[in-house]
Amino acid sequence: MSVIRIRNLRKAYFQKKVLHGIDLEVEAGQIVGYIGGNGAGKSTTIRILAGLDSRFDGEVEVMGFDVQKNPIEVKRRIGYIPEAADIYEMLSPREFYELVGGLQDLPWEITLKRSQRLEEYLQLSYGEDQRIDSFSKGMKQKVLLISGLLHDPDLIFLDEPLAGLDANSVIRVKELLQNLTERGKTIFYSSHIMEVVEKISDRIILLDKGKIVANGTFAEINAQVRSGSLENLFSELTGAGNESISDFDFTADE
Ligand SMILES: Nc1ncnc2c1ncn2[C@@H]1O[C@H](COP(=O)(O)OP(=O)(O)OP(=O)(O)O)[C@@H](O)[C@H]1O
Repeated sequence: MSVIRIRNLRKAYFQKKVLHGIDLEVEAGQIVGYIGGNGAGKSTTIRILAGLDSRFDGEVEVMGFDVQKNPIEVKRRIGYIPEAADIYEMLSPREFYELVGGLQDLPWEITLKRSQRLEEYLQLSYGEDQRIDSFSKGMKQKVLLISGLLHDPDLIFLDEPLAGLDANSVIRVKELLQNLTERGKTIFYSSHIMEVVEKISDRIILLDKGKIVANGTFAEINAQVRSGSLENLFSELTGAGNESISDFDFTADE
């Protein structure tokens, strides 16, 4: 079953065209890495899929619902973990989970149990009444991740989920994502670094300047790179083959 279906998606911010006709279908139970350089349009696509921006042309269906006509039905069924969200930092994590769980109509006991399990798994520990504003970037990222999973959504969108996490936490989050797909969930996440995603993604979609330029398994994409068709983009996304910057001098013309 397709959980995401996109037909000719075009998006502009005022005069600036950002997405130039995206076609995409994602089957349930996959981990999909949505990869592209800075400004390629990844966050824009994810915000549209999450029902947060209805100003676009084309057709976008998520879990069988048209996101423009039924954004609420979409939001009920998905989890959305943005790269950096305006989190209520005056609250403690527990208060924040209670707020988010309440918005999803979850009984408090369920919210508490799930958040405790996830905190333990992600090794997030803090003082009893500690507020989120005293947390590090990585700790806040974990709170966001946990709050986005509380209602056990079937489709989970993550925007740069590993940014700001230490090496051990990266491993934990990757394991968590794999564990979720083993339970039948679908994961769609963005990154601008290829190597972050290659090991866990069933499928990789490469986005370049608002267009999908490759879509397949890592092996399939690798073959295209070797044939030369994706070489430049690949080196940009992996950092491979970049010229040395040791000679760089920003005061050279003075
Ligand atoms: N609210 C906005 N108003 C105007 N332009 C925007 C807005 N949001 C994004 N853009 C522009 O749309 C383009 C795509 O941005 P987007 O954030 O989707 O890229 P991205 O692939 O997620 O990049 P990054 O990896 O840097 O997060 C960029 O040129 C950006 O400047």
